Amino acid sequence: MLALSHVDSFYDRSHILHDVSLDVPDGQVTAVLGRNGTGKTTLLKTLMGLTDRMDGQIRLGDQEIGREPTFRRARAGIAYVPQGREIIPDFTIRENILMGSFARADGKREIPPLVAELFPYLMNNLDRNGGVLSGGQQQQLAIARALAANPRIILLDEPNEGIQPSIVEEIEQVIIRLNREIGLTVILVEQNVSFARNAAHRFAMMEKGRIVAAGEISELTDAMVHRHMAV
Ligand SMILES: Nc1ncnc2c1ncn2[C@@H]1O[C@H](COP(=O)(O)OP(=O)(O)OP(=O)(O)O)[C@@H](O)[C@H]1O
Repeated sequence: MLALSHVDSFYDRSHILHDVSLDVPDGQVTAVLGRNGTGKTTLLKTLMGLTDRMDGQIRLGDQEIGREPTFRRARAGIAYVPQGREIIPDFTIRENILMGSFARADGKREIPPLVAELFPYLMNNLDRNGGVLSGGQQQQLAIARALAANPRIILLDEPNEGIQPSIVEEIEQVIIRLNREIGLTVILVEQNVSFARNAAHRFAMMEKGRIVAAGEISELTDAMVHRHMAV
């Protein structure tokens, strides 16, 4: 279990997350929903220790990680696929994937067999530069880089944003397989409610830096979606 308890988070003097408490059960997909600018990305960054400051507790199993530096959280098994992918365009596909392996606790520097299985195109083009890939392929690369860390938990920030519709379904299938077949715990920031309903076991709805509703995905009503997500 990953659990946030009374978490506040800040960029410099901007107070973004307010009293966020959330339980993320092992082996489940938790969708984080809400309008633009409500703090969904900040929630993921806070889990990785990438905001300027936080108060409150973050527990991973029996370990308190809320004061740990980012690399220790990565070694503890949390991998992050940021919004916009953030791959390195001048690095090859191989180099981009292997960057993730530096977070492995066991020191292995390899491309895991799972990456080869999920992303044959990447494996057949390991020496090409990341920058020549399409948006959807770059998203696959960012997921592959996260998997190279051999994580227990993967944080995905709007993985389908800016991706051509033909690839969206492929990415969605990968996310579902990572959970259902590999057993990864997933936190998914998502604007597409129907995909969230398909993929997730649980949801957390955010508004103005707070969680305003959370529970089983079956409890996510259309009225809630309308109230907290309609623009
Ligand atoms: N580095 C930063 N410094 C100061 N404020 C920031 C920073 N990054 C984000 N914010 C502010 O924090 C608030 C929450 O932003 P965040 O990106 O977490 O929201 P979001 O729900 O993920 O939105 P989106 O869907 O647009 O990514 C916004 O008001 C934003 O302007």
